[in-house]
Amino acid sequence: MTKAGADAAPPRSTGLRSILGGAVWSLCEAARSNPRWLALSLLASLLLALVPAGQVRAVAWLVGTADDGVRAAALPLLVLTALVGAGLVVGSAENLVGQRASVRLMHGMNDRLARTAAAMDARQITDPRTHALLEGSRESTFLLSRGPGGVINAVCSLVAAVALGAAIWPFSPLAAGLVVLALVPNLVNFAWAAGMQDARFEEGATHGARFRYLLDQLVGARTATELATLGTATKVADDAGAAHARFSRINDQIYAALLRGDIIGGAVTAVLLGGALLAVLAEGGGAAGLSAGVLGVIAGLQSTRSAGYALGDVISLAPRIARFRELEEIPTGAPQQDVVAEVRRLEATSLSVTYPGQERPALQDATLHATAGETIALVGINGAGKTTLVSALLGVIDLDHGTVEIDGSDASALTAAQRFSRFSLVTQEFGRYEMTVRDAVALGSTRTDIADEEIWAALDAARAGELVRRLPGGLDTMLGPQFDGVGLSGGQWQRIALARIHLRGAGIRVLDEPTSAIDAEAEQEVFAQLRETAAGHITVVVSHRAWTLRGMDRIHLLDEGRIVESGDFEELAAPGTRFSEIFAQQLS
Ligand SMILES: Nc1ncnc2c1ncn2[C@@H]1O[C@H](COP(=O)(O)OP(=O)(O)OP(=O)(O)O)[C@@H](O)[C@H]1O
Repeated sequence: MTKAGADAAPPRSTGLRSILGGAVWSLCEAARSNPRWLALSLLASLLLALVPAGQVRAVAWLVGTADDGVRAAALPLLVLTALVGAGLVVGSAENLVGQRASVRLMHGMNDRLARTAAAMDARQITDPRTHALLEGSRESTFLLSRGPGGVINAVCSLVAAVALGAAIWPFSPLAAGLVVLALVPNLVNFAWAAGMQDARFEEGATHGARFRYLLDQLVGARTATELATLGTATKVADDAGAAHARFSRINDQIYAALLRGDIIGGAVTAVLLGGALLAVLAEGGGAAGLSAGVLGVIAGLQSTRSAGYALGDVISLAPRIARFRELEEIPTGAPQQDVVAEVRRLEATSLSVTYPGQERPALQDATLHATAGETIALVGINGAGKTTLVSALLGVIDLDHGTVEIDGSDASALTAAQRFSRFSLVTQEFGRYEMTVRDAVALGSTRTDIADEEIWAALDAARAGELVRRLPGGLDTMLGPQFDGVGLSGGQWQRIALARIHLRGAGIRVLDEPTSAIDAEAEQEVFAQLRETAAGHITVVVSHRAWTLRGMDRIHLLDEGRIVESGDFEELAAPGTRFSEIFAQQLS
């Protein structure tokens, strides 16, 4: 049975239909992934399920022949030995087949998960609900891959219990009935346990996730170094300890409840099986009936417990299966379009955005325009609304009202892929892809036939060419520490990200703080290069540095979500403007 709070994300209890639906889905997935192994596993499990009943019959046969000498006992002895041996061999084979099938199924599910995520557009992937589904499914594939095994176990344990009942029936119909009846407390107990764990899961998972997050901060290279320098890592360790204590407390409560359930279920089962033993004694019909009956009742105990466990597994998997299926059913956007290199005009009119749960809009009536060859800047203090305006231009957040037009057409009429194909974007949280330099830069373009010359040109444009030429493997050099690659500074990573947008070459370039980690000299070079290549593009830059704004065609100053001043650098830097007030230090 799934351990309480052992993985993240909140599955919820579901009805019988969803449990049966989940079980059928599991089997269909296994059949799709590897039909031969599923058939083998099913066959082996069914054989195993029939072995205890066979043993009961063989024991009765053996004991029945005991008075007739060794010769008469030879055949039943042989059959019994064969059954025990077959049980061991088939049991071990079934285990291996099951494990192999489950690894393969997990691989298939992980692959589908990766492809589902890859097929989503930026708007879908930033949706919190979709994101939670992706995270939860990523953590569930291991458990989901064990689903078919759980369903087969549940069915075969039921078969084993019923077969045992049938094997005992000739000696004692009452004992047979009681063995089958013993399924009831076990099934009820484990079904209840699965539901109870489900109900408490969310609470426990939240504390577990908090613990893992804090632990990540303590061991992750960047945060661990910062905390060690600050000497405050123990504060985070204390918080992690407290989160884990809360997680453990909930787990303790769950286990205490499970124990109570097990004791009650076990006691009822013991009474029923005790009754079955008595019935065997009373109705058993001689030594053969007695020994076979006793063996059958004891084996029945094992089978009814296994059936309960396996059913609990099937029940607790149902919500995770539902979540995985929900994710796969989300319609993904049209395939990625080829990048559109020519955009003549971008026009935003009266854009307003209010984030969910907020009363004040983060952006109010923002209007701007730019034509090909122009570079415009968005500036303002932290939280002024610059990134929100960028997101509104890209179409990744909902607008309260307003329109974005690209080349005179309403951008909201484009599919997400069509819209993104007109943009190159470097965000504040650009990716540090631990790949070869070639692959990390090539991510900028959807094309697959990118020549090395194009990669070098992009690297040179981002002022990263020299850096890469000095690396031992050139474009083949692995980046980042995780896979024995070279370590890069923050600014060097940022230049690789800039190389991606140079390679992409889309009509509208959006750079949100593109040089925040780059030194002043290199920053001048990066901006010089942006100006050199500005002719064919519309460039929108978010910046905090006054002097980078000098060459801009227009600067829009945002304050509390509104564009409060617009103009070129000289106009805005004139005394008395809000711009000169904000940038007073940098302008002096
Ligand atoms: N996802 C979000 N949910 C709710 N509020 C948000 C969200 N993102 C931003 N905000 C709020 O919207 C406002 C504008 O944020 P935005 O990120 O656009 O500012 P910014 O000018 O880009 O700031 P910075 O210079 O710090 O990057 C802020 O008050 C911020 O708290």
